[in-house]
Amino acid sequence: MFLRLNMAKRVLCRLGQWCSRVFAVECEPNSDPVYFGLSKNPQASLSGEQQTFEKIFGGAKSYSLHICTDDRFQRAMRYEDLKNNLISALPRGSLLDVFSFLPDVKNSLFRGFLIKDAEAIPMFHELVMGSWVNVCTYVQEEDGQWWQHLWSKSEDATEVLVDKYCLVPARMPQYHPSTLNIMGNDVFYSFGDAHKVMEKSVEIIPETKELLELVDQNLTLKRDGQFPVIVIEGLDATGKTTLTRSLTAELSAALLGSPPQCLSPWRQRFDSEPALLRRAFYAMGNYITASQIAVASQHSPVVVDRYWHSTAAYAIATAVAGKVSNLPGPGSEVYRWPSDLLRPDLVLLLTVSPEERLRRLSVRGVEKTREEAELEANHLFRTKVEQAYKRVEDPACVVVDASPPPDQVLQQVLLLIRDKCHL
Ligand SMILES: Nc1ncnc2c1ncn2[C@@H]1O[C@H](COP(=O)(O)OP(=O)(O)OP(=O)(O)O)[C@@H](O)[C@H]1O
Ligand SMILES: Nc1ccn([C@@H]2O[C@H](COP(=O)(O)O)[C@@H](O)[C@H]2O)c(=O)n1
Repeated sequence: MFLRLNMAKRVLCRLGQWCSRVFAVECEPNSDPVYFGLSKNPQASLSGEQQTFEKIFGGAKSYSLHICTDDRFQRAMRYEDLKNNLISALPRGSLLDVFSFLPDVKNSLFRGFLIKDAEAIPMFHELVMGSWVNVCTYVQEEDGQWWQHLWSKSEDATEVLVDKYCLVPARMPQYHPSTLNIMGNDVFYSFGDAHKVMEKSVEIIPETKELLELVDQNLTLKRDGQFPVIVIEGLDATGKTTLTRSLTAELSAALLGSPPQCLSPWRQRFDSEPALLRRAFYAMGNYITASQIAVASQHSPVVVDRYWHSTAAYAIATAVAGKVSNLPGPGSEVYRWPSDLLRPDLVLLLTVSPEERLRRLSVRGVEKTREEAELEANHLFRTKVEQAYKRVEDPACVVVDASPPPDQVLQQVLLLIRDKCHL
């Protein structure tokens, strides 16, 4: 028995600070999560607090699974795997997002799931035996208090209860927990960091090797060109393609885009990978486009269809759970421009009403990426993307009302360009 617990305790030490962690259960996308902390001893609590726990953990058994590894690559891969397994095995509505974190401590977030009202969960034994997920069950004792039971692996490879903690209410932190890991997991602020993730991804996508060779052979990060560089941004179907084409003709400019054409063979593959890889792919795309801009802007003005604003805005909006107000506020470091990425002279954000965007989407009717399909269905997500666009800094974007007919939008944009870029 001593040996069994000893091993389990070692597991606990490796997790460190478990007891100082705060947990956030996302019950509804449009309301604040329920926060709770852990205590070794029962604490006097208000009946309302116990009722909240009852609402979340009551019914049949509840389980929580938390991916606990500091390795961002492992964390991303394991999380996606677990999510896909749980979604395919459990009834709809029984799975909630749970965040475990150290309040306001960057990179302390472990994402996980709460499985409500289930007698048993798929893979319980395998999950407990693994070293990368913390499996907890929730139990109400006779005095009415709710406890978290933490399970681990014993010497003889059976599940053992290693510790139990009383649930106590916790204060809402200043920053929503889903914002804590954005930098370096969802958004990359240097070529080197995105490159590191791409190098790791060769292990699971061998074709990435060719992509890296292409990048390593062709990249110039210095901008020598004197001609202006104008980026056109916006949600899908806001009119970027239409405008960039007419603008290019009007200014006798070069037309580029991010991700660049040369990444097309890999795009679909990366779109179906976990966020860490997908975002590193688009970040890499910006550096290749930057290299193309550096060359093209020596000869003519350059118009760019999507660039860094898109990469950052979609990544931040996807990473941040729940309400629009959960986004990091204006001025947050998550919106800063990577210091080694070529800066354009002007970034224009095309906006149209949701109704007009849907009308344009239906007229066009082409194949959608998963993220675009989500955008269409999800007003909350769309609002978060647009807000994140507007918060990216240095250069910030200039908002353009793109609802008038194409030639009027073009004239409006030409005026802006003449004013800001002296063309
Ligand atoms: N100013 C406009 N008024 C009315 N319709 C427009 C306007 N601009 C573009 N459209 C139409 O809206 C649809 C979407 O336009 P477009 O392809 O230019 O958008 P986009 O922003 O490039 O989309 P995506 O990012 O998904 O490629 C097209 O059918 C286009 O003809
Ligand atoms: N610079 C970019 C460009 C695009 N993305 C991602 O691609 C999707 C939209 O691109 P479309 O070509 O279909 O308009 C969207 O999901 C973005 O996440 C990006 O990240 N960075």
